[in-house]
Amino acid sequence: MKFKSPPVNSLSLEFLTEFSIGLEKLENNRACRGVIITSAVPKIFSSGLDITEMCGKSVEHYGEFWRAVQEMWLRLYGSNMVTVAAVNGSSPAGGCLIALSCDYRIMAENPKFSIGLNEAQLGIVAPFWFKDTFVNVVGHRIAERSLQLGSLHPAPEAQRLGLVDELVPEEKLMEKAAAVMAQWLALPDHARQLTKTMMRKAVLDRLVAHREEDIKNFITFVSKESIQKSLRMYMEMLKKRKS
Ligand SMILES: CCCCCCCCCCC/C=C/C(=O)SCCNC(=O)CCNC(=O)[C@H](O)C(C)(C)COP(=O)(O)OP(=O)(O)OC[C@H]1O[C@@H](n2cnc3c(N)ncnc32)[C@H](O)[C@@H]1OP(=O)(O)O
Repeated sequence: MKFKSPPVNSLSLEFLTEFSIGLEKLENNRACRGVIITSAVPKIFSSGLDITEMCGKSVEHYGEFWRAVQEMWLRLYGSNMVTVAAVNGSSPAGGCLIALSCDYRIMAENPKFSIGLNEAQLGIVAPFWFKDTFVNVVGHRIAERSLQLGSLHPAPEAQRLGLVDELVPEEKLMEKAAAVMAQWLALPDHARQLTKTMMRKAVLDRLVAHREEDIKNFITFVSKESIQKSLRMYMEMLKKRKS
């Protein structure tokens, strides 16, 4: 799957819905045993959740948007397929969540590309299931420090922390992703799938059990004037940085 929503592959309601439907179709296709996720937008894997979806909208819209974010994660993290992220650009916040939800992460070895859960820098808080996914990849201590500081890690640092599994030159990224996919697909599906479920079930079940409460929390949080102000200021900063 190649993300192609310029300029930055931000995860809008439309993008998330299309991504989830795409995953569902592949999941239901018995001929498809694995998926490599990458980007067709130069230098950007995904800029994370579309901030405009969280600014100045109705309570109903926030609810619909958050359900779509949850749905995407439940499908990807809970997928029976082998999932490989070929991270060919920067990948903050929700973009990082997508990579973390895959079975294996390969990143282009460009120190200008960074990845991490930087929510704290926006004055917002990564929800518990973003945190759980992060902890399951890098461990508690690294996740705690990185989350509190809202760190975006340049590719070499991300590899040192275990946030990505390996770095390769950008031109070799897809070749490497295909080789990793072949290695994982060489195992019998049922054994690999049951193992994956065993490792991920508790974290998936936690969101499923608290899904409606999580939506309510999101709506309450994002509707606060202080949070709206932080998000507006962040968007202004992005625009100013450009000019
Ligand atoms: C008590 C607990 C309760 C918990 C309840 C839940 C709380 C809420 C949790 C929400 C979790 C949020 C997750 C997220 O994903 S938030 C998004 C975080 N993303 C970022 O911080 C990335 C921001 N973008 C960038 O840093 C750069 O754009 C990037 C490095 C990705 C690319 O840089 P580049 O220079 O190539 O491009 P520009 O900066 O010029 O951007 C081009 C245009 O795109 C707009 N843009 C960028 N990112 C976003 C985005 N995420 N959403 C919307 N729009 C975005 C940018 O403004 C430019 O627009 P213009 O061309 O119009 O200026």
